[in-house]
Amino acid sequence: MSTVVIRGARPYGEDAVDIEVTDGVITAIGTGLAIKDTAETVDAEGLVALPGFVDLHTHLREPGREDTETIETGSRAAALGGYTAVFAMANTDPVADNAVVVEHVWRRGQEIGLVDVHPVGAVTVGLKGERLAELGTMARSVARVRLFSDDGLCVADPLIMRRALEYTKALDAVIAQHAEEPRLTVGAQAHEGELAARLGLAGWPSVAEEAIVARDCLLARHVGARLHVCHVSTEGTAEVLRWAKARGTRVSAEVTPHHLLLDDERLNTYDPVNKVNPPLRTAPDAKALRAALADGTVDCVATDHAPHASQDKDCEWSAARPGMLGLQTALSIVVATMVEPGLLDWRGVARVMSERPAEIAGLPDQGRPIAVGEPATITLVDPAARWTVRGAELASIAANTPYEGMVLPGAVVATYLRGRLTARDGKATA
Ligand SMILES: NC(=O)N[C@@H](CC(=O)O)C(=O)O
Ligand SMILES: [Zn+2]
Ligand SMILES: [Zn+2]
Repeated sequence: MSTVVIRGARPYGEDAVDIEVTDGVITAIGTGLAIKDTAETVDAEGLVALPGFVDLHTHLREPGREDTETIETGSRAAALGGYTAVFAMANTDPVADNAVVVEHVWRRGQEIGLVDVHPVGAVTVGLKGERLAELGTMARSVARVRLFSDDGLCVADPLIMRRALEYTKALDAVIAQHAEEPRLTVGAQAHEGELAARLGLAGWPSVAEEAIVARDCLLARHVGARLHVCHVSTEGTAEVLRWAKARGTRVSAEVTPHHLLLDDERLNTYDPVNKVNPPLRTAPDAKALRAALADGTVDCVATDHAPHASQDKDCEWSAARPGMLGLQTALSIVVATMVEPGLLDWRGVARVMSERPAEIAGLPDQGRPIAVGEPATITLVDPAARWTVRGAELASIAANTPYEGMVLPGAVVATYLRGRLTARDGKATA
């Protein structure tokens, strides 16, 4: 038996307690716990204890682009960001559209052991949007896939989407849709608006997202299936979600940290680090997304961590790939956009970073309360810390962070996965 006592932590930002952990499970919580001489103690005075974070949307580039991220480097970035489970998107090379690839990703994640890496299965073969992948085989594999997505691309054909919803309903799984009507975004480079027009960049209109979200909400309700909307980026999408939820549609949604904080003013720099899909929208969109996250219209935060090689980012805007790093900065951006302005308290942070994503993905041992008998899957946060983002110092191989040089509030001090320390003071433990 190994016992660790985390001393003086504040669960959900509330009163300080000692948390005793034995063999991966929380065995006692209280003030002035009697400490066995065999126990190791960890000083957590002033730190907020939250359930480990769950990211429904991560791009690890293995297999295929191990020059930008591997399951190992991405696991380190995740642990350092306070995450204890991540969902690795299927747009790898080869695509995760079969049991062999998803089992590889799952096994490799378990071997590294820093974070539970759950592979997302592709909806269609090769992400081509034409034929359904073998969803059932992936669901029954060792990886037990329950989240399917063609992310990077939209399942645009309504008949394919309907069939996919029917299958996932039977499998008790969920489709995560990258909502982008491709006919409305041909050649798109930036949010369709004043700035893109002035800069001569082809526009990606909000309606291309909103039209697919509305269609999919209607389809999901018709089928009685669940739908998850990836990276919600517009005020109009929040309105559609509010309407769909009010009429009982089984829909959930995520917002990225960058869509909460950044807006298309960033285009003025012409720096492709700001190129992302969906694009950075307007400041009023970002404000509406913060309100939608606060009131639960948008369920959770997901990073859409998207590492890219420098040659794919340090080039002209139109040639650059879309995507930005997110795992190690997510908590701080949520603190800056939601906690500091008073839109969420720490209970709310636990809800949007851990509890809701765990529920959406159906993970039974993540997003659990900090309580006796529960797994010791815990993230300790220093709410008073300030740190400067340096892409080169992040654990990812790629360095494409839009927050370079920014001083951000709040820092992850330690992460525990089932009682095992996976990150401490900026160092992952493997
Ligand atoms: N978000 C991005 O801009 N890029 C993602 C794909 C995606 O999430 O659509 C990627 O894989 O790089
Ligand atoms: Zn996407
Ligand atoms: Zn993505």
